Amino acid sequence: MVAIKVTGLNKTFTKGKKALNSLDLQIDRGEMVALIGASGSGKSTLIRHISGLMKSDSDNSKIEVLHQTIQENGKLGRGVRAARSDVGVVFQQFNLVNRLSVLTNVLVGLLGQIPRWRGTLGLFTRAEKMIAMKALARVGIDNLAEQRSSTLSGGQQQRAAIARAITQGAQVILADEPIASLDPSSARKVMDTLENVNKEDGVTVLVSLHQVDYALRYCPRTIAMRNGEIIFDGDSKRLTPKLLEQLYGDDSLELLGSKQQEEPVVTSLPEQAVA
Ligand SMILES: Nc1ncnc2c1ncn2[C@@H]1O[C@H](COP(=O)(O)OP(=O)(O)OP(=O)(O)O)[C@@H](O)[C@H]1O
Repeated sequence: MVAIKVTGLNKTFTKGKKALNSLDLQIDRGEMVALIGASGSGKSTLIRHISGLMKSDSDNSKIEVLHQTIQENGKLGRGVRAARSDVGVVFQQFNLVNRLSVLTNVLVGLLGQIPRWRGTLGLFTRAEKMIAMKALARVGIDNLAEQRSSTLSGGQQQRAAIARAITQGAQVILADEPIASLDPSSARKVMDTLENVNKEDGVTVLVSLHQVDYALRYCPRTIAMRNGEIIFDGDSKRLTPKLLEQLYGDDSLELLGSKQQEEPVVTSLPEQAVA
């Protein structure tokens, strides 16, 4: 079954320059797919369109998620609200309401499923709180449930956002550079969590990444973008440094960046540098 289908997607912010150019893609249910590309290649713009947060140019295009139309020819589909309830979105930052507890932030995932007045008043039942606590345990931060969200580290905030998507019952998770500002250890925990939700629950995951080594490690399939176009779509293992250089030229160094960061920069001072 198809989870995400994008046909003929165009987006123009500045006249004469397309941020997305005739983009077609299809992702099946249960896949975990990386979206890579140098800065400005169009990853975030694509994810915003799939989640219905941004409208395309008004030409012949269509985006469907789980067979529900998110948008068509630049207009949001009628079922976009219903469709959004199946989609959890994790951003690079600002996923949580800082002044609320972690638990309340995760309970926000249930807002589409409970009467609006209860949501507005923040009145959640014991059973609902249990669901949220289970999700927090799943991502390994149930001990932080009562803390204000502002006190969480970057990686913990990302995991809370994933817990919110689990609580929501999302069938598709769109994660827009969820590890871009994290250290390697926190980044791995976030990616482990996404992998777990994908493998255990069959949730379809599309995750945009700057670093190709995370794509290789976690995602069987990678879609690579450049200048708003898809220039590679296939087995992540095929993305060798050589192929990346062919695809991106000097920009390939940006995509190999985290590998370089994880390697020790200086192991010992050269002898002549010691006074
Ligand atoms: N709101 C906007 N207004 C004008 N131009 C925009 C807007 N959002 C994105 N763009 C442009 O669209 C292009 C694609 O940007 P996008 O943020 O999608 O790239 P990206 O691959 O996600 O980059 P990064 O990795 O730096 O986040 C860029 O040229 C960017 O400047």
